[in-house]
Amino acid sequence: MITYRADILGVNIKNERMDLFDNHFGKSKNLLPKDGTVNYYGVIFPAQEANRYFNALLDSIAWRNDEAVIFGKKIMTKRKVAWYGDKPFEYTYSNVTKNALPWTGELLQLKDVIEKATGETFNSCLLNLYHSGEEGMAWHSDGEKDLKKDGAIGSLSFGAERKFAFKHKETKEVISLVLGHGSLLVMKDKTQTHWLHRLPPSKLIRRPRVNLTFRTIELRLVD
Ligand SMILES: O=C(O)CCC(=O)C(=O)O
Ligand SMILES: [Fe+2]
Repeated sequence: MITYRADILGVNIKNERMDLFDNHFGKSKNLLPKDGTVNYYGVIFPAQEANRYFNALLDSIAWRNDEAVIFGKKIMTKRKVAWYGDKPFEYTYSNVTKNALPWTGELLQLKDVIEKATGETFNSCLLNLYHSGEEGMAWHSDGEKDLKKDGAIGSLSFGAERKFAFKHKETKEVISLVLGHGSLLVMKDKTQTHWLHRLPPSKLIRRPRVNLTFRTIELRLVD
């Protein structure tokens, strides 16, 4: 069991209750200059609620080290992952096929919040647990063939604040931002076709972070 707690995260407790369903959740204008759409909604949960979700996710998600096959060699990542969905979808990435687990209560609540915030729908969620800033994710795009083409991906972050960056595949232009505790970022339209994204490692960050990317998988059921 993982025993990190939000109260050791040093996150500031804000008292104001954000009015989540007014004001479009404070959706930003498009952060990308062209070839895709990325909206940062900022922190959408009051800190105490974000802390509660962070702790609940650490405890209740079936975290596992990720397997990947790189140059035919099986490796295990330090980062932990989990995969949930409406149905036991099969999902392949890094050459390894996984099956989605049934939604937990917290995941369904979070899915509902971001569906209302964005006006999109999602049927699955990939979760990542980075134990510290030493763990990150290299440049990639989420263009797996099982994903709905140009579908929205809703990314919720809890725990340590981390930098996140986009790089245009041709011009190499880089756009970066910081993803806050309890924040929502949405990538959609042609973003995955034209831009890479990454979570850079940082030796300065000692605290864990949980990221949830809500996605739409085109149906492929396991028998
Ligand atoms: O941790 C993040 O913010 C991003 C994770 C990501 O890009 C992915 O799971 O595809
Ligand atoms: Fe990604």
